[in-house]
Amino acid sequence: MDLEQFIAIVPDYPKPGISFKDITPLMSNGDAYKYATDQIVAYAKDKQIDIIVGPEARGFIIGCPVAYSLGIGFAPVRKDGKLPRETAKVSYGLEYGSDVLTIHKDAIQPGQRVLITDDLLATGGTIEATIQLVEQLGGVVAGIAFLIELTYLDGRKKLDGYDIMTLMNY
Ligand SMILES: O=P(O)(O)OC[C@H]1O[C@H](OP(=O)(O)OP(=O)(O)O)[C@H](O)[C@@H]1O
Ligand SMILES: Nc1ncnc2[nH]cnc12
Repeated sequence: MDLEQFIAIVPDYPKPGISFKDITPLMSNGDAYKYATDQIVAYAKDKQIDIIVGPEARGFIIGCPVAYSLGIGFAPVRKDGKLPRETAKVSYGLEYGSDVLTIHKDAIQPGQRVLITDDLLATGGTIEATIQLVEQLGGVVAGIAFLIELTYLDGRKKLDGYDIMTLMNY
């Protein structure tokens, strides 16, 4: 399936110069959302994944149906102040800002194999921070899956040595 037809490209959002890739048309088409989910499930199948981890908010949209399909759990990474119990924290930079990401300290057991999911790889700051959180808790990052990679931002440089899959490249 050609998934790119379900990505709306919005120039100069949320700031001048940013070409925003809107995944909501893909999510609202049942066949496209299922196809994208199934591609990530197939990638994960032979990796003995114990748990999926995804950053707020679009990482949840990608990761939760994959976790359901694999019959495993999902642990949310959230912006600071959103998780109610003890958290690990990392600060990170974005294509259009900076923030702090957190995860509950008991979300991952040492040695668990983790698949990280998100909608889009831009500068790589979000996923670099998510990797740091998983590894702080003793998790093993066995794979990272994105719908979209913005190759012109070279985010992969920050993720050297990790196993990465992407469904669309811009
Ligand atoms: O590779 P990076 O430069 O880190 O950028 C990619 C991240 O930016 C977006 O999330 P955003 O922080 O805008 O949050 P949202 O999903 O809640 O909209 C996107 O969903 C990725 O998580
Ligand atoms: N260009 C972009 N489009 C959509 N989400 C993003 N997150 C960071 N950069 C983005």
